[in-house]
Amino acid sequence: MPEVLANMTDEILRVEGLKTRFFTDEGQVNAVDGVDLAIERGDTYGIVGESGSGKSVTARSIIDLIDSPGEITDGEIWYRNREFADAVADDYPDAIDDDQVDLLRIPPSIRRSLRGTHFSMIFQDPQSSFNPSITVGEQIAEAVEVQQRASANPRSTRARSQNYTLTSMALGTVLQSKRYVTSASRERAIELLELVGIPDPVERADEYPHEYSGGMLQRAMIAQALAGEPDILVADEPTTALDVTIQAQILDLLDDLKAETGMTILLITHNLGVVARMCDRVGVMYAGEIVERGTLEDVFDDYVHPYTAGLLGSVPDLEGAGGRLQPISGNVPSLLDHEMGDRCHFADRCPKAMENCLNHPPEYPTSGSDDHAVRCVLAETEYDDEKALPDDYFVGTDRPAGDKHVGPDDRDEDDEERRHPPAETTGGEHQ
Ligand SMILES: Nc1ncnc2c1ncn2[C@@H]1O[C@H](COP(=O)(O)OP(=O)(O)OP(=O)(O)O)[C@@H](O)[C@H]1O
Ligand code: NI
Repeated sequence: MPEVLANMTDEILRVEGLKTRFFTDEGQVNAVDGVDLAIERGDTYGIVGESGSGKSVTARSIIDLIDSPGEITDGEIWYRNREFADAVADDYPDAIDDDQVDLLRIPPSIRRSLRGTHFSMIFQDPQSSFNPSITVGEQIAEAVEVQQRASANPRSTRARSQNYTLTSMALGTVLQSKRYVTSASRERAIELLELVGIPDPVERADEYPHEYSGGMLQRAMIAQALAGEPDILVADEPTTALDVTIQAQILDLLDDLKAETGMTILLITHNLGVVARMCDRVGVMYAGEIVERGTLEDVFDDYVHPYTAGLLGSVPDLEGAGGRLQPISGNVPSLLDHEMGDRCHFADRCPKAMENCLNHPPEYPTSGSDDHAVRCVLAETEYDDEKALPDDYFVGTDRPAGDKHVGPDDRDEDDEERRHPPAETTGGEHQ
């Protein structure tokens, strides 16, 4: 019996075979190409990788924030929540496995109802989460109200979802003319501001976003994300734009909040120092795939994939104190379907590429921990010099790296460069 207990896991989220594509004028972009990951309740799970590897699209797929021309084309996203599973079981029995719900087998309207209440997301740029013409306190109070209205009728997930969807749709327009609806929600907003370490929260609640510093607004965004008491907080590069000291404070805050609320965090970053500091488990992403995953120890100490080795080599200092980088040479590959080929996507940059890397590798278990898996033939074959691909094997087949974030989502390029350093500086730019 104890053995059984020891093997019991409490996976709050399990993603299997997730594929997300963007159908652009240039072709089909395989931004997420068969991602598997499992997140334990109360853990922080890190997804790390160079710019353009598919981290954000993975996170956005999980919380259903993929817009046209993007589409989730395959996979399962199992979310464990007994109450939610019971609520949808009658209408969508195929989507249920005991206390888990496959979010891709319930209608989008119900999926969306989970946002804010079960899943929340924070971003690199807090400005994007706030309306500049409404006070911070008022906006957080509104998030509190949305949550309260959503849970007012806990018996009906359908009512709950419609409530929330309508409310969130109305946010932009209705809110303008509305003051705090109840003093209770205002009080809760102030409590939340205090919880995230905003000094003088009563006064600051009445200030507008532009009156906040970057770090303070980041805290306010976290307060807003916590208003719905989410099970899972998805944090996409939450500290990348901040200076080192503030970055450390925000990471500490997230850790404290996690301990206090028991929430689970999915943390997206290109910075292995942040992963080392925050995460229990980690998935290393490359070209739309998780190429190595496991516990922090698996990935940092017992890594198998040369890409992981390369990333670790490009970490100047795990505490983020700066220093010289050893970049992985070469460019991140195009994710255009017709350019990807059926080989290991890292082979052209890999110092250990062999003939068998010309076949696309499956995910192999390793000889180490049960959690440790690697998409690399080195998990089961020793490197053999005799079979090495010649150095110039891929010369002339290099693909352009500058094709990320194409399409309607196009952002200002300089800005993009600043926020998302190119591959050569991965891991250290923002230290
Ligand atoms: N709206 C879009 N339209 C078309 N392609 C997109 C879109 N958004 C993302 N992509 C594609 O998906 C790929 C993965 O993008 P994603 O934003 O997930 O990368 P990332 O790992 O988060 O990188 P970064 O560190 O720069 O944020 C990109 O290289 C791009 O080709
Ligand atoms: Ni991203």
